[in-house]
Amino acid sequence: MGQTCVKLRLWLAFLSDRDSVLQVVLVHAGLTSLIAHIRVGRMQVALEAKSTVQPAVVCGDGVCEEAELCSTCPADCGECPMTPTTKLAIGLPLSLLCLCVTLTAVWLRYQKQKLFWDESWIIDFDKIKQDHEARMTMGSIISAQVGNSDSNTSCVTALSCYMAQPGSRKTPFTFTGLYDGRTVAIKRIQSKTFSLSKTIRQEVKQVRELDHPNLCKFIGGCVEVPNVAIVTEYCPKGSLNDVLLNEEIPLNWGFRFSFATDIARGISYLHQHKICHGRLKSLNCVLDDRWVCKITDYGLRTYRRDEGAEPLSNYQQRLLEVYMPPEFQNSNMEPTLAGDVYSIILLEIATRSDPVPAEESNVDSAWCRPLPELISSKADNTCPCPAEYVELIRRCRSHNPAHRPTFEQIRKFVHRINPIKVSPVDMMMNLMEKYSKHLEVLVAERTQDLMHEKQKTDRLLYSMLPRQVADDLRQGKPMQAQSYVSATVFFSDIVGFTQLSSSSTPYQVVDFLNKLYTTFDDIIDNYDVYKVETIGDAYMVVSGVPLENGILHAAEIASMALDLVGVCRTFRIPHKPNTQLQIRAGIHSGPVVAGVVGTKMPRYCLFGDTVNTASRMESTSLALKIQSSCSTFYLLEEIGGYELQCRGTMQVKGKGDMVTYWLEGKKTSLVSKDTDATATKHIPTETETETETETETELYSSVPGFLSGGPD
Ligand SMILES: Nc1nc2c(ncn2[C@@H]2O[C@H](COP(=O)(O)OP(=O)(O)OP(=O)(O)O)[C@@H](O)[C@H]2O)c(=O)[nH]1
Ligand SMILES: [Mg+2]
Repeated sequence: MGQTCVKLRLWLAFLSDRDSVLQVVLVHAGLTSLIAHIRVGRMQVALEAKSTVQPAVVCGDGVCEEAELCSTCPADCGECPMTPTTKLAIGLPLSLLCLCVTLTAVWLRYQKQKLFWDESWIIDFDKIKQDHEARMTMGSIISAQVGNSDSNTSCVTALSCYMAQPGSRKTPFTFTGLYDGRTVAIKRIQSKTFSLSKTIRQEVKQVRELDHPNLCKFIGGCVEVPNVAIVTEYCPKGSLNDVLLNEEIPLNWGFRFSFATDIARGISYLHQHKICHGRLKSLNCVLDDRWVCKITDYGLRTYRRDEGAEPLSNYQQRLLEVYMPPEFQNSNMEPTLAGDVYSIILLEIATRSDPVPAEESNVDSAWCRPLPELISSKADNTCPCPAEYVELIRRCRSHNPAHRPTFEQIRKFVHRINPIKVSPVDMMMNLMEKYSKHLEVLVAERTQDLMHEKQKTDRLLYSMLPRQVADDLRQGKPMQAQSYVSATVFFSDIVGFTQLSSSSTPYQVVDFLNKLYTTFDDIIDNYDVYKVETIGDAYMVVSGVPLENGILHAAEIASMALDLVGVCRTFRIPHKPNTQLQIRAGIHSGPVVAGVVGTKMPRYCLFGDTVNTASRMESTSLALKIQSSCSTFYLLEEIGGYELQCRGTMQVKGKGDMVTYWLEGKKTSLVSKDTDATATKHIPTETETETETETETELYSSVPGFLSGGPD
């Protein structure tokens, strides 16, 4: 067993403590003799004890001792084998996870395959209906009419049998139709045979997987000859080419940068999906109703192979050449990422000019035109960063494809140089806000003008008709003749007017009458009267019509008549300053009927015997005298304050004998109205006011009595 005898000589120099414990560390394992050799003086004793020494248990020494277990010392004895439960607990979820991953992968693969074989995109051509509305909203039509008179404008309609004119300058517009409740663009493919090959399925699958705001969505396709077509999302604002060439559409640089960014985004997305457009041009960039630029006619190269297409027109051929990258000019290469030449669209955006140069210049010269000139030539507002913009075009147009930037770089560059980082919708909103504010100001100004004009016409109207009558007429209310129980009518006439007119020129007469009646008009403004009309030299005024005023009309007319006659004494005939103007006046009170007669030049007229009698009072009056009828006399007596003298009985034509009175003036005891022609509106004196308020109702009640029993 390999036992080892170890002698340990322990020298106990001093043993004083009985309970001392001596610890001995034995480094050898196995049977060991432990000899205690004790010497006290000359006495020596040796004690031997045999013991089996077990080695110390140390975890991590690389030996799995007996005392060690996999659970207590996995370092020496290794990991414990897993229990079945643990194995199950770990294994089950793991296997489930694996299963899921596998299933997902299988499902995805299945989906991909399903998408490949899926034919839900196939559209029955007959299910596409004609769309009349698109025709109205088509940007292309507008631009074509404005931009190119020789372009074909009769073509945008769904499924119409339109064919492009072979010699037309521009490409035909897209066909549109109504499918699934929305307007779609239909690209017809003139193919005599069509088979749904694997390549086409692959192409369709590829475009169906694309989804980007700057790509026109693929909706479906018609696969039955002769109606083979590709149906895509329709953008109503027309192509970028249409918009850029339409000078009626103002495009600030904010919009232009936004177009450039949209195109870069769309193509960049295509390139990420390993799709080269191959026919990138402004005609294949269309604008939706929010002015977002979208790329159309991408992918589906085999699908859109047009075997039966008409030969290209000269313009179309030149257009093709213009957009062709230099490395493609002399070879028939497959489209490449670098070949999606973008620069020409940037140029078009900057210059808003047709990409195809005029007939006389060749394509190459168009490509090589000095850029700064292009930028400043036709742009309706200047580019905010021309140098950077030109640099971008120059890099895009690099003849070496490797030197051209990627579309992602172009997008970032445009974004960086664009000082107006606002979306087209926001730009539109800002513009509209500006517009509406401008309109508001304009409307306010126009309203002000309108108000002024209205005031003018109102003034004119009110000077021709009583305000109430004019308002009623304006509102279209039928004008009914109205009767008034009591009113006073005044007539005046110029004595010797016929003779005066014969010795004056018509201009002098007009001038004289104008001056006289302007003076009269100023005076009557001070009274509650209404001027009915002037007939030649006659002047007719009424009070109590159209606004009734009890019996005060008699006083109003009397005071006014005194004023008018008074002013005549001082009035100077302009062309005969030494001739004394003399008027005859007559007044009469009684019932009248008032109304508007006629629809053309409507006039407010008074009817009734009162008018005739008043006229007779004037015609039988004397120069600078006011003859009053008996009825007015009674009213004036009732009102008081006027001096009247009986003239006597007069033979009045058609009326018989009438007692008449001269209205001499106002009683001096009463402070009455200011007789000054320039005086302002009549303000009743205290006495008058009192008289009015006290007696108005009483006096008014007496009117019917005088009307029936009057001397007239
Ligand atoms: N308004 C509007 N016009 C469109 C739309 N899609 C195409 N167009 C226009 O329709 C016209 C004819 O389009 P296409 O038949 O694709 O002809 P193209 O774009 O000149 O030529 P390729 O696409 O290269 O074959 C072009 O002027 C396009 O700008 C659309 O969604 N909306
Ligand atoms: Mg196109």
